[in-house]
Amino acid sequence: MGDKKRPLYLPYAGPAILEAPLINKGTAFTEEERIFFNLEGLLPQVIETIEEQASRAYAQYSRFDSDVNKHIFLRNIQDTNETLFYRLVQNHITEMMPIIYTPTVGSACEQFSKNYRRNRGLFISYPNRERISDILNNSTRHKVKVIVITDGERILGLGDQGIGGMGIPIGKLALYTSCGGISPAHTLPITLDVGTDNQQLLDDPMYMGWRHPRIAGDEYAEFIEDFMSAVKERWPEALIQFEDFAQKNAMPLLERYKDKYCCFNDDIQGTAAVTVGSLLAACKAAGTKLSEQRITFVGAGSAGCGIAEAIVAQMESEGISESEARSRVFMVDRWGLLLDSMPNLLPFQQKLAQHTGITKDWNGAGENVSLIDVITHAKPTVLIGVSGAPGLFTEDVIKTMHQHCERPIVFPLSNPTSRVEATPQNILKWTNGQALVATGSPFKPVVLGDKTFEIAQCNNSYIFPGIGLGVIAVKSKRVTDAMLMASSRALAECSPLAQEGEGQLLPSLEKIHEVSKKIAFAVAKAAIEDGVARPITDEHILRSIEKSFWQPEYRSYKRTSF
Ligand SMILES: NC(=O)c1ccc[n+]([C@@H]2O[C@H](COP(=O)([O-])OP(=O)(O)OC[C@H]3O[C@@H](n4cnc5c(N)ncnc54)[C@H](O)[C@@H]3O)[C@@H](O)[C@H]2O)c1
Ligand SMILES: O=C(O)C[C@H](O)C(=O)O
Ligand SMILES: [Mg+2]
Repeated sequence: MGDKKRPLYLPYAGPAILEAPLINKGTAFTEEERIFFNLEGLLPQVIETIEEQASRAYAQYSRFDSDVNKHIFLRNIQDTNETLFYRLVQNHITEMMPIIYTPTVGSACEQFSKNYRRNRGLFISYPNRERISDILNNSTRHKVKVIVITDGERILGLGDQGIGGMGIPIGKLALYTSCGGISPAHTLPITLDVGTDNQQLLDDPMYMGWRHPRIAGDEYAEFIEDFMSAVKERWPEALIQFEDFAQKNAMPLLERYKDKYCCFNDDIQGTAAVTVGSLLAACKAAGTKLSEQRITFVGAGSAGCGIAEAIVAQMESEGISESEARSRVFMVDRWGLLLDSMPNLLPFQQKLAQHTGITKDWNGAGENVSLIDVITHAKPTVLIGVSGAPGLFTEDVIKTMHQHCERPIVFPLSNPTSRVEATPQNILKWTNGQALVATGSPFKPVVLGDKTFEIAQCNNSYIFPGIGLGVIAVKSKRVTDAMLMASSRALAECSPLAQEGEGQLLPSLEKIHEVSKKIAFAVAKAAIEDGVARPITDEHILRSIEKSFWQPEYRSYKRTSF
């Protein structure tokens, strides 16, 4: 919403102002504004500050006893007064992030139709495919700079949620604003409704999406293509974030569009960036290098393979060869360790498959090499879970890993909480407090004996707000690999553990604005170096970041002449 000192000129008056969430100030409208905008009598007499409003809202919030009800309450404030919503979240970021985002957003997606209240963002359904441009023109936002889209097919580890997936773009964009300072006026959540294969939803009379099996193949590809070109025409500079697409579509869409549009896939690239950043910080604290680690993944999907490729790139940048880097990465999926002799591997999995020969000396390992075989023989120092399948890091797996590695790094990254591969409590118990643990969903600190372990949340939410801010600051035309790598390194530099040798692996959420600005600066510089943004000085980048950084403060309004 631009320079907050300047008044905003509104071309309309009356109750419509109270219905516009980007404009509404509720009881904070001044006496003068109430007179000019015909609001007298529509509000109680009192004139409040945003802080007074926020403390009332917080008291109301605190009276809800379930997280989903808290989520619904906050979403309602967001839909009626966005400035107040963001002030409230800013005042209580650590407490409220798990409510507006992971893990509660998972339940919000599952119950989306049941709890639906008001419109937000855009639903673009396959039956309306001829009118995509018209639909974009119906958006209540006109200067869109960041779009998050999903088709709802792989919502966290919860599978196909149909249009219920809309909770995810809404939640991600709430973080773009509260963590990355992108004005809510510049954000747009979009759900592409291509049907659902979730029978429960199809059978549910409350379900609000297109009651049809998912379209696929050429029809799906053409629909996405039409959508992408319509967006390009409407908002040529907007950053598009692909979110929670199923494995079969995520990588192909990224490959198709990454060199043509300003876009990225958060599950592949954002997750890779936050994980590499966290590993770099962990290695720095331990006085080692990432290229010295042996890494095992459970889940060779979008996130797993995305992280693995980013690790390979980082290892190469540390001076080892690509083949040496790849030999250090072991991908385990449903059918065991990925081996180059396996038929039916997807192209992005083939690149990460190990040579079948390596297992010939692995006594006891059968044709399908299990996770425990890999742990026993490959002796990883890092174990990453991105399977969406709970409980895969068993006591046996963790204890066997610990036999070969004094300080194992264990990241069960699957979301939401119900999908975690092992709880931090168990991992720390099974390793006598020696493991370094980070999770995808937030966990409370673990107390073991007289020691308390804070659990870092290794979630792409540390990365994408800063990427968006950096892209916007220099009007980058693309999101390149170098920009993503820069974001990882910038995050690692913010790690208290890496910097001070103690404390948390990742900075606390209270510092998220500072972190996002540092990431944005690194991303913007990399964009310029890669030739996808016009060259400007470092000072200019910093100024542009500060200028773009929106704060939840009310502006004064003046009336344009009618
Ligand atoms: N922390 C984060 O920031 C973050 C980011 C992205 C994804 N994730 C989480 O990671 C999970 C996976 O996401 P994705 O996009 O990679 O999904 P995906 O569907 O592309 O990949 C999941 C993979 O796990 C495999 N898998 C399932 N059950 C398994 C089992 N029992 N043993 C071994 N492999 C198994 C599947 O076959 C698939 O290849 C989800 O739970 C998601 O919430 C977390
Ligand atoms: O949404 C999250 O919390 C992270 C990630 O994008 C996921 O899909 O799990
Ligand atoms: Mg996601």
